[in-house]
Order: sequence, then structure tokens, then C-alpha cells
Amino acid sequence: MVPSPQEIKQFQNTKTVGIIGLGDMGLLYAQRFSQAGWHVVGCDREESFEQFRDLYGDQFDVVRNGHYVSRVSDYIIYSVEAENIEKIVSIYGPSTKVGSIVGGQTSCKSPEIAAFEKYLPNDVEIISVHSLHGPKVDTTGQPLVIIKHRASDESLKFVESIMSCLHSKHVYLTYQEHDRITADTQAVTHAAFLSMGLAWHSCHQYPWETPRWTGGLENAKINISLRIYSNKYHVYAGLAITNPSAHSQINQYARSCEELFTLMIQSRKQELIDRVMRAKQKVFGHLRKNHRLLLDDDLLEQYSLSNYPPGKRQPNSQLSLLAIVDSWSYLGIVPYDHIICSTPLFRIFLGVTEYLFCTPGLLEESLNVAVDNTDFRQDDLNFVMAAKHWSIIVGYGDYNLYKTRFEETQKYFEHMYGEANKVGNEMIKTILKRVKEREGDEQEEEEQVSK
Ligand SMILES: NC(=O)C1=CN([C@@H]2O[C@H](COP(=O)(O)OP(=O)(O)OC[C@H]3O[C@@H](n4cnc5c(N)ncnc54)[C@H](OP(=O)(O)O)[C@@H]3O)[C@@H](O)[C@H]2O)C=CC1
Ligand SMILES: O=C(O)C(=O)Cc1ccc(O)cc1
Repeated sequence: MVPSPQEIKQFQNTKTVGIIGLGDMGLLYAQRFSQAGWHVVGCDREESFEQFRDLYGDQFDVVRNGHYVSRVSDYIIYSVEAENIEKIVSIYGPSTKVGSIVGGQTSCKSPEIAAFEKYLPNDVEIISVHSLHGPKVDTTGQPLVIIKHRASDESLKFVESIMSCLHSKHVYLTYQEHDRITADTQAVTHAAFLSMGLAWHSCHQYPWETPRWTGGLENAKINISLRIYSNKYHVYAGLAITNPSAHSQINQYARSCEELFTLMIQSRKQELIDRVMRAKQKVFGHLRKNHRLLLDDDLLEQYSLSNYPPGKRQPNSQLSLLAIVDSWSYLGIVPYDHIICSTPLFRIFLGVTEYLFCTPGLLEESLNVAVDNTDFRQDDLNFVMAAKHWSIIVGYGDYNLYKTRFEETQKYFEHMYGEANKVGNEMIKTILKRVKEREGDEQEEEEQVSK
């Protein structure tokens, strides 16, 4: 039940919200909460205190460190790098005010909850959150996971009151459910787009500079890949490395890439077709014949980074998309089951994949090209190696190697981020609008049927 405006006002009159970590997400929360009328106290690293106080001290209270946040706040959110959550909670956790509630924004909840259980005093309650979108996306209507781990119903109402100003869609899960779902959705989505970027880098290509990557599907791949590389490495490293379920998903993705590619280069066309069609049946078989597609090529055509006039599309094997459906099929994942708990990037990845698999003739065209045309073999080979590379780094849990590889490719694409983010933001806005319209249409249809 959404708390009433009176209930929210009552909480606002007596309670304080604390944020530890004023990076992209922490700052978003601190600004939105304080604009909505909450008393907010925040901090970043102690050595940055003066800088943050000068920048944001007129918007909310900036204090020296997490001890000062913890002592005065009734709900404290740790919005820090996943890799450091245990260390940071171990420092500030014991200072938490008696009877208050603590949560975190990290993308994988098992280590976060373990740190809370280990270091928070027993009288402190635990309700964690996770906004399933990046800091530049409009929070309205996006999923916001709320995990009531150790707390009363009244405390949940307080946290819901704070979050209500984001106008997000609250999704209630346990931390185990959260980690299983986000491994299926976020981790493997990032692995695919990270591999595209690394493969282009390895082949010394800027994909918008050649007519080989034209058309809507390619625009979406390029824009999302650059969007990920324009971000901080730790967001992607943290959510993949700290989530054990993510390792097997990313590993399966790399294996699917390699096995499908092997069928292509060995010209085992019928085996390739049989395998992909079996996967298609498992992942998309439940869709109605006249099912409306999430996305289409025409819609995505306009979001190009290239100066080339939209010419004739040059078909390729679409290995990255064949492999995700193959992985979903192997792992028994039906991606539509996760839509209520999905990020914008996952919805776009699903939309693009659905377009390839459910548009008459398109999948067949890709399978033909995959075996009969060698023009993209080097790109596909580099893609297979890139997927393997990310899978190995994540499997070993090597943050340093992750950072090095990520930042090398990040640097390669650096000059394009301004343009890519501008075009990407418009693309994402249009896609999300389309997804919302389709959800509305489907709800209407269901209501008609049940009448
Ligand atoms: N960005 C995204 O799209 C999303 C991220 N998340 C998750 O939210 C969390 C925060 O991410 P994001 O805001 O993007 O990352 P940022 O790196 O922008 O923010 C983290 C902030 O915490 C600061 N910090 C580090 N140690 C301390 C400390 N001891 N005390 C106070 N502050 C400290 C960091 O400082 P410094 O930089 O100096 O280390 C940094 O400013 C991560 O766990 C991420 O996985 C969740 C949803 C979306
Ligand atoms: O949409 C995506 O997948 C993003 O890349 C943004 C993102 C990153 C980390 C999260 O925990 C949630 C969202």
C-alpha cells in the first residue's frame, strides 16, 4: 500500500535520511529526497568533505564521514562501490543510531546483506533497495527493488514513503531472488555489450565509421555498448564478480558464442539451424502469432552515430544475439518472466533479440550469412574471444584486470561519448515509451478478455 501524503508528511517532520557515498546514484537520491521535503544528511570520502560541502551544502547537509551520517539518520543508504561494501559497513555500521534502518544501493545483495548482518548492531533493522536503472534515466516507472530483510511493517512504510518521490515501480523480493534475477538479466546483458566493444577495439574499428554496421539493430548495439564503456568500470565489475550466479550465466554466454561459431566455420549449417531453432522455440515459443514486437528496425534506424546515408543494410551472422538466445535456452531462462524486474538495457537487448528472432525471414537470413559468407568471420572470431575474455576475468574475480581491460577500451571510444550519450538517451527514451505503450495495450487486451 502506498503511504498517504499525510503519512509521508508525518515521517518528514520527524525523520532524517542518510546517504553514505555521494557518487552518481547517492547524489541522485540525496537531491531527489531533499527536493521532496526530506531532511537529508550525506557524505562521501572524508578527504572529499570540503569539496562536497561546497558543491551541495546548500541542497542537503554534507558531513565529514559515515559516522556522522550514521549517528543522526533514521534510514541510512550505503551507495558505494560493491567491492568495498564490507569494509565500509565494518567502519560505519557500529555507529548506526539505535533503532534505525539500514539499506544499500549496491547491485548484488548477498555481500551487502552479509556485511549488514555481520557489522550492524542487533537493534538496527535492514531494508535494502536497488534502482534498476542508471543515474541519467528518468526514475518514473522504472523498477525499484525493495528488500525487507529484518524490519517491521511500520519501518517498511517509512522506507516506501521516502522512495515514493522517485515515482518508480516498487518490486518486493528477497535478496536471494534479487541476485538470481539480476544475474539472468543485467550480468549477461553487460557481458554481451562489453564483448561487442572489446571486439571492435581488437579489430581496430569504429563501427560508425564503416558502412558494414548500418541499420537499426546495429545502431542499438553501438549506442548501448558505448553507453556502458562511458561509465565507471566498478559498476559492471561489481555486479558480475560479486554475484556467483552471474559467473555461470556469463560462462554459458561465452560457451554459446564459441559453440555456435564453431558450427559456422565448420559449415555444419543444418546443426546450427536445428540448435538455433530449438532455442527459439524454448525462448519465444510461448508468444502469440500476432504478438507485437517490442522494437523494430525502422524505429532504431534514426539513432545512428554514422555520417553515412542509410544505405543497404549489410547482413551479418548476429552472433551476439544468437548466443544470448542459446544461453537463455540452455539455462532455462524465459526473459519475459523478468520484465517487472529489468533494467532499460536488458529490455533493449531483449527487444533487439526478439526483433531478430520474430521478424519473418530475418533469422534465416542471419543463419545463411553465418555459414555461407565469410565477410564477418574476423569480427565474429574477435567477438568469441572477447566473450571468453570477460568470462575468464569474472570467473577469477580479478577487479584489477577487469579495470585494465575496461579502461583500455573505454579510452579507445572516448572521443565519441558525448555524441553517443546524446543519441543513446534519445534512443532509450523512445524505446521505453514504446515498451510502456505495449504494456498498456496488453493490459487493455487482458481486461477485454476477462470481461
Ligand atoms: N551507476 C549505476 O548505473 C548504478 C549503480 N548502482 C550501484 O550503486 C552503487 C554506487 O554506484 P555509483 O553511484 O554509480 O558509483 P560512484 O562511484 O559514482 O559512487 C560511489 C561513491 O562512494 C564514494 N565512497 C567510496 N568510499 C567511501 C566511503 N568510505 N565513505 C563515503 N563514500 C565513499 C566514492 O568515492 P570514490 O569515487 O573516491 O571512490 C564515490 O563517490 C554501486 O554499488 C553500484 O553498483 C546501482 C544502480 C545503478
Ligand atoms: O541498465 C543497465 O543495465 C545499466 O547499465 C545501468 C545499471 C547499472 C547497475 C545497476 O545495478 C543497475 C542499472
